[in-house]
Amino acid sequence: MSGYLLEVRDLVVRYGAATAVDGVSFALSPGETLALDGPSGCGKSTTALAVLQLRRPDAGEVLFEGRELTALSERELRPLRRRVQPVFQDPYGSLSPRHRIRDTVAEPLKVQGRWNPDTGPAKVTELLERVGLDPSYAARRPHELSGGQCQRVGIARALASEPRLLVLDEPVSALDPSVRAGVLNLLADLRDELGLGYLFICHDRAVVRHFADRVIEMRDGRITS
Ligand SMILES: Nc1ncnc2c1ncn2[C@@H]1O[C@H](COP(=O)(O)OP(=O)(O)OP(=O)(O)O)[C@@H](O)[C@H]1O
Repeated sequence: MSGYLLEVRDLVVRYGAATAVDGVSFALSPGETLALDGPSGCGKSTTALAVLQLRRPDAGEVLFEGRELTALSERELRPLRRRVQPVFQDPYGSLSPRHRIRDTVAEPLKVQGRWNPDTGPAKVTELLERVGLDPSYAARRPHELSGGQCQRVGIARALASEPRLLVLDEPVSALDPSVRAGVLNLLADLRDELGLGYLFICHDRAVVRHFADRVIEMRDGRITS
């Protein structure tokens, strides 16, 4: 065992004839934040989708805790998907507008067969508190929350799956600058408390420098440094 949480080896992802990711390799340890930086269209989000196995790569390997994911069937992937959770850019768009916050946070527990009617509500309360939200928010719907609060709900939902790795694709880019620092501090605290690994996509150099342990620069689907 290498001890890496995530290893990506010679990853290639194509959209038709266009190669979006062209031989990308990197590794990430537990508790580490690795940033992917580079101009728009260089392949950052596609790399993230391939790590999440939401886009199956055309070539290369994605190893999570030493297990190669690309060869696994959907059925074999299911228990591992839980451990690799995404947080996307659009805080409102990633929450179902009709669902109350409690249902959104409880959803992973229910889908994964881990919902216990006796202890579930307290678990939801604990998750909301963990991301800095008052438990009374459980009864609200997304339109009653600010962008920063919605992003905290998205993080609580990710934590409900007890992940080891978060794939954070521009998690604060859509937020008001005044609330970005709060969400980044929350993410840093969670990483340090839970020993999570972060694959962090962000085009804000100041944020990347402050938040990431290491930065990989991409251009035209390749790593440049
Ligand atoms: N679903 C898709 N179908 C076809 N081409 C795509 C698709 N998604 C992305 N691409 C192309 O793949 C390349 C890499 O895109 P990707 O979104 O991964 O880059 P990015 O670095 O994340 O960009 P951004 O910072 O703008 O999100 C681009 O040329 C893009 O146009």
